[in-house]
Amino acid sequence: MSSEQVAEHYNAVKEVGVEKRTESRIFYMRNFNNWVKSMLINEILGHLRQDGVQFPRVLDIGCGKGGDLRKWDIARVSSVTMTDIADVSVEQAKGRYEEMKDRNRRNFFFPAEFIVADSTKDDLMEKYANKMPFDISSCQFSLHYSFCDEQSARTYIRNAVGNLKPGGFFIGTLPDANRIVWAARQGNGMFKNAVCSITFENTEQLLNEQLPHFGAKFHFTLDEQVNCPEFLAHFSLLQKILVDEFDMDLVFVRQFPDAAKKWMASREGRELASKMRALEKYPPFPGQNPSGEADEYGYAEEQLKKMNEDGNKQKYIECLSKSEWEAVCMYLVFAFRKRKPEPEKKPEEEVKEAEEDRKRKCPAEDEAAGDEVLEKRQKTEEEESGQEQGKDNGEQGGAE
Ligand SMILES: C[S@@+](CC[C@H](N)C(=O)[O-])C[C@H]1O[C@@H](n2cnc3c(N)ncnc32)[C@H](O)[C@@H]1O
Repeated sequence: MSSEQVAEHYNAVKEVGVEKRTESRIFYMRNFNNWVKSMLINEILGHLRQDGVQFPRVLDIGCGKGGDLRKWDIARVSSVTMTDIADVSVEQAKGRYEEMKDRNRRNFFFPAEFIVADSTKDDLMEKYANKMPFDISSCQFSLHYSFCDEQSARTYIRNAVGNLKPGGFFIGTLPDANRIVWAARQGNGMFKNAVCSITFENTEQLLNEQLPHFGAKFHFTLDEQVNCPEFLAHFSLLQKILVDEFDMDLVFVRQFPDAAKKWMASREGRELASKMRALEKYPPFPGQNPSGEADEYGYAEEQLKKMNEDGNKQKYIECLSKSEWEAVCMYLVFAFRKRKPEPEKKPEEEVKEAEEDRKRKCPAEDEAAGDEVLEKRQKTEEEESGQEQGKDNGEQGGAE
C-alpha cells in the first residue's frame, strides 16, 4: 500500500451532510470519538496555560477534511497549520476554514496554513510559510498509516515533533495494536461485529508468529465502508523512539474506555458529551429508534435495572450500542511532552550539588572525615584555650 493509494482512498471519501450523518449506524461512535479529541485538547490546554501559554500555535498533521478546525477555534489558538497527503481533503478543509472565518463575529480569527504533503516522505519544515515552532502537534487517527515501514514511520514522527517548542505537546489517537491483535486472535484471525471488522493480511503470521514492528498490515472496515489497509503501530515502540531520539516524555497513554471514565468523572466532560451527543439515550425517547438491534443494549438494560433497584428513579441510561463500544475499545489516546532544557546552574548551586552528591555516594567516608574534622577542631580548641589560659595567667601574674 503506497502513500499515493492512501491519498486516493481519502480523496474519494465523500463529504456527508449533517442529515445523512445523523442516520449513520455509527452516529454516536463518531460523536464519541470527537468528544475524546475535544477532551484531550482541553486537558493539554490546561497544562499549557499553567506554563503561561494562552494562545497555542498548532500543527494538525493528517488533518483530513479539517474535522478538528472547530476544536482549534474553541481552543483559542494563535494559528494552525493543517497538512494531509490527500489534496481533495486539504481543499475541503480550506473551504471549511473559509466558511468559519466568514461566519466569525469576533475581531480575531486564527490564521491557518494548508499544506498537501506526504509526511512519510516530505520534510514539512521546508513547506511551512510560517516556520515558528508549535505548542501542540496533533495527529488524530493518522500516525499508524506510516508504520508500513521503518523509514516512513521515522520520517512521519520527525515531521510531527521536529518543530515543537520545548514544553510543547504531541497528542493523538491511534488504533491500540495489542487490543486489535488480541481481538483478531480470539476470532481465529478475524474480528467482526455489527459496525466493524478487522482482518489481517497475513493470518498465518498473526496466529503463529510474532508480528513485525513495521509493516503489520490489517484491514479495518467501519460501517461497511471499505477502508484502505492500515498498519499496527506498537505504542511501546513509538514511545521508545520519541523518548530516546526526540527528547519527548510520555505524559499519558489511555485506552479509550479509561480515558472516557476519567473525563466523564468531571462535570465539564459530561456536559460536553451531552452537547456533542457522544452517547445514546436508552431506551430511546418515544418515536425514536435505537441505533442498534435490541440485543445490543443488554448491558445498558442491566445497568438501568440495577440503578432503579438501588432507589434511583432513572428513566434512561446513556450508552453506546455494544458493537460501537467494542469498536471504540480498539483505540488509544496519548500525550507526549517535549523536554525543556535544564536551566543553567549558578556556580554555588553546582558546588552544593557536588557536595551532596559526594555525601550520597560515600557516607561512611564522610562520617570518618567528619570525625577527623571534629577531633582536629577539639584539639585546636583545647590548645587555644590552653594558650589563652597561659596568657591570662601570665598577664595576671604580671599584674601581680
Ligand atoms: C482517519 S483519517 C483522520 C483525519 C482527521 N485527523 C480526523 O481525526 O478526522 C486519516 C488521515 O491521515 C491522512 N494520511 C495518511 N497517510 C498520510 C501521510 N503519509 N501523510 C499525511 N497524511 C496522511 C489521510 O489522508 C487521512 O486524511
